[in-house]
Formats: sequence, C-alpha cells, structure tokens
Amino acid sequence: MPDIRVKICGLRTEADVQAVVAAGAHYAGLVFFPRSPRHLTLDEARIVAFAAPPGLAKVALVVDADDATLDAIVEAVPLDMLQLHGHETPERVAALRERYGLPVMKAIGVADEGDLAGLIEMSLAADQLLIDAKPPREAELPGGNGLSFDWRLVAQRRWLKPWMLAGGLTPENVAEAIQRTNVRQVDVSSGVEASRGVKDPARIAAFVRAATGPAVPRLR
Ligand SMILES: O=C(O)c1ccccc1N[C@@H]1O[C@H](COP(=O)(O)O)[C@@H](O)[C@H]1O
Repeated sequence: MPDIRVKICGLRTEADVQAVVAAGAHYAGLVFFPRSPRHLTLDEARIVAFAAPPGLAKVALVVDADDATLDAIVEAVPLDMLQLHGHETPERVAALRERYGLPVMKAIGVADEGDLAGLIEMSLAADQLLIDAKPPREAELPGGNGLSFDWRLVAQRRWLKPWMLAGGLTPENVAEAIQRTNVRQVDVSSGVEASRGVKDPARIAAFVRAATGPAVPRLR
C-alpha cells in the first residue's frame, strides 16, 4: 500500500480533533465560510487548533476571502496551510503565499476535461492542488457537498505540485478512488459525518483505515 496522506475537513470541536488524531490522519481542515454548517468563529477555531498535536497540519479553508478576513484568521489561529476554495487567481495565490508565509493549497472544481486547463498555471503558483468536484449551479456551497466527479479525468495524472483528491469520498469508496487515480492524498468532509456538519469518529477511523490500509495509527 503506498504512503497515503489524509485530510479530514470541517472539524468543529476538540473531540473531532481527538478522533482525527486517533485515526492517524495528517491534515485537519478548519472552515471559515459563514454559509457552511462547518463554519468556525475565530474563538471556536482557536480552541480546535490548540487541541491539535504537532504533526497534525492545521489547514484554514477560505472562499475568496479578502486580506482583512485572512489577517484576522492568521493572527488568531495557529495554522500550517491555507486552502483557497473560491475563484482565486494564480496571482492571488502567489500574493497570499508571500503575505502570510504559509503554504497554499488551491482547490479546482472539475466536471469535465476543460476544467483541467488551468491546472498547469495554478501549479506554478500554489504549493499543492486540491482537485474537487465542480459544484452544480444549484449547490449552496462551493465545496463540501458530498458530490464526486468522474475520476477517470484525473487518473494517473501528474502536475508540477502534489495534489489531493476531494469530492464525495467516503470510507466505502476511497480505496477505489486511490486505486483508480493513483493519488497520494485524499480529503473528505461530508463522507465522515453523522449528519450535516457533525463529524462521526467511527466514520473518520474507517475512512483513514480504508485510505491508508490497516497500519498502526501514526499519532496518539
Ligand atoms: O466543507 C465545507 O463546508 C466547504 C465549504 C466551502 C468550500 C469547501 C468546503 N469543503 C471542501 O469541499 C471538499 C469536498 O467535500 P466533501 O467531502 O465532498 O463534503 C473538501 O475539500 C472540503 O475541504
């Protein structure tokens, strides 16, 4: 089994962090997007972030956030990475890397081959790419909808930077997604929830197990 890294997104409580650590995941996603059921205030995010042990990378997810919003997040919350999940351009990605000195992962929504066109340029600007399902017009959120896309579009593909697969992954389908695409990193939110916005420790553990194989968890 290749070395697979797992991001669990949309953590809201210290108990969520404990579940992620016990499962052996590598990244913890904190959502700063008021329309999301996983949105955190700065105070809530601080509590969640300070519960994370060294070795669990804390990723702030934002959507077309302005500098003032990002300044407040970065000032209040200890972070290891920014995840940009809106319409940020390569220039904006580069500017934010420079401004905050944090690695930036840029999300790209994919529904068909044409959506892959901008990936080369984006991979020059970002530290990592996150390839997610493109949200349908009627979707409430730009991500975190539990929808997947045709994995054949990205199967066996390589870009200049590491990439992560997202969109509708679950404990039941993640092993197949890895096998079909040859991706080395996976991200999940809806697929490890008991109800919308509420994480389920058993599904988190099952997801990490299915993605990484039955190895002993890395963190305790
Ligand atoms: O999780 C959210 O609420 C969210 C809100 C706005 C943008 C992105 C969001 N989540 C990200 O979406 C993908 C896929 O999530 P899912 O597993 O299909 O629910 C993932 O990268 C989340 O980080």
